[in-house]
Amino acid sequence: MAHTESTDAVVIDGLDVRRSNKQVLHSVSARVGRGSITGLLGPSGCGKSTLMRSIVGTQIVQSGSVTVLDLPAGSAPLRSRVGYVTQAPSIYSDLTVRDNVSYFGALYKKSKAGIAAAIDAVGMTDHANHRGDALSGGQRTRVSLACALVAEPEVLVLDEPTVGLDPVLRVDLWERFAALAAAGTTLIVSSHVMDEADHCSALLLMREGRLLADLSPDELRTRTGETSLEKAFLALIRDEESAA
Ligand SMILES: Nc1ncnc2c1ncn2[C@@H]1O[C@H](COP(=O)(O)OP(=O)(O)OP(=O)(O)O)[C@@H](O)[C@H]1O
Repeated sequence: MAHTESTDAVVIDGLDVRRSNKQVLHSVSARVGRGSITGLLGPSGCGKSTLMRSIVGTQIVQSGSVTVLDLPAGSAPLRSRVGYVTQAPSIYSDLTVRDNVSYFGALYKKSKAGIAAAIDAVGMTDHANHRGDALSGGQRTRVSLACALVAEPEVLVLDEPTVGLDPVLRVDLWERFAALAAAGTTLIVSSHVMDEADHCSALLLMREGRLLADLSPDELRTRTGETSLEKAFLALIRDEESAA
């Protein structure tokens, strides 16, 4: 029988996670479509990073399953196919932008052109010869992203990539995410700022370790009758509380 790829890049089924004896994720189930930009949204501490860690395979899970590109999350063949950028930009301060990206490019046998393309994709070509310690916080974030992009991952998991960026840079980064998705990359992007939700084709809304809803921004507006996504999210929480 011919093997057919599923249309979902990520399938999460009944995921329970405990951290230091605290139940952090409660039976989370969700699907992320290939080539989508899925926003993982919810208040600070609701479990977004823990869910992302479960998707990239760095989180010990208590029960349930996470499948990425039809393989168990964290399995060896996924290493070059899944990129992960954590909240804290992790680049070498004593290396230039180009050397930082080249270091990761070498792991995946990427050419000079591939390295230049990753630097260009985050708008850092003019700074390619600058050392890490001469960059602003936002620039370091973008170089971290270039280090993940250089592997040309099929799934890119980004933990609050726009935190601390000015509005112009935020818009610029979202445009770059849209271009990546248009080229077929699946992006999972966390944020606790609801006004970023409109850049996403799908939303996973979380609260206190539970998935409240899995819908598009327009579906969220229709379901709650609110035009502002911030208000819509609050209305959803109120509905949940009154139903409980
Ligand atoms: N290393 C850890 N040990 C124990 N508990 C942790 C650890 N890291 C996080 N937690 C707890 O797990 C819960 C979820 O944290 P997580 O970092 O996943 O949330 P988040 O939604 O990503 O938050 P933020 O938006 O602030 O980054 C929180 O209650 C937090 O206190």
